[in-house]
Amino acid sequence: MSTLAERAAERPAGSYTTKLLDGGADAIGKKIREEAEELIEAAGEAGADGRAHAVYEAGDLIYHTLVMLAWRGISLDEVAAELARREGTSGLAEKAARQSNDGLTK
Ligand SMILES: N=c1c2ncn([C@@H]3O[C@H](COP(=O)(O)OP(=O)(O)OP(=O)(O)O)[C@@H](O)[C@H]3O)c2ncn1[C@@H]1O[C@H](COP(=O)(O)O)[C@@H](O)[C@H]1O
Repeated sequence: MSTLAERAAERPAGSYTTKLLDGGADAIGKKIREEAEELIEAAGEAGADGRAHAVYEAGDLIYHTLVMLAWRGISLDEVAAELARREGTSGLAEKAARQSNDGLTK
C-alpha cells in the first residue's frame, strides 16, 4: 500500500496528509488550485532558478493530486491504465469524435 493510501486508511495524528484528507475534496481541491497557479507562475520564470522553481512547484501539485486520488480511493495504476487506453489517439482526433457524437445525440 502506498504511503498516501495508508494515510487515507489510518489517518494518523501529526500528519499533513491526514489534515488534508480530513478536509475532504474541497480542502484538497483548494490546495490543488493554489499549487497549479504557483506552477504556472514558476514555469514562466526564466533561467535555471526558474526551472528549479517549476520542478519544486510541480512536486507540490503532483503530491496534492495524489492526495485527492487517495481520498477518492483511486490508485495511480488506475490512472496509468486510463492514460494507456488513450495512447496513440491524438487529443484533436478525440475531440473531433466527441463533437461528432454530440451532433448525433442532439
Ligand atoms: N510529498 C509530500 C509533500 N509535498 C508537499 N507537501 C506539503 O504540502 C504543503 C504545501 O503547501 P504550501 O506550500 O502552501 O505550504 P503551507 O502554507 O505550509 O500549506 P498550508 O498549511 O497553507 O496548507 C507543505 O506543508 C509541504 O510540506 C508534502 N507533504 C508530504 N509529502 C509526502 O507525504 C508523506 C507523508 O506526509 P505526512 O502525511 O505529512 O506524514 C511524506 O513523507 C512525503 O513523502
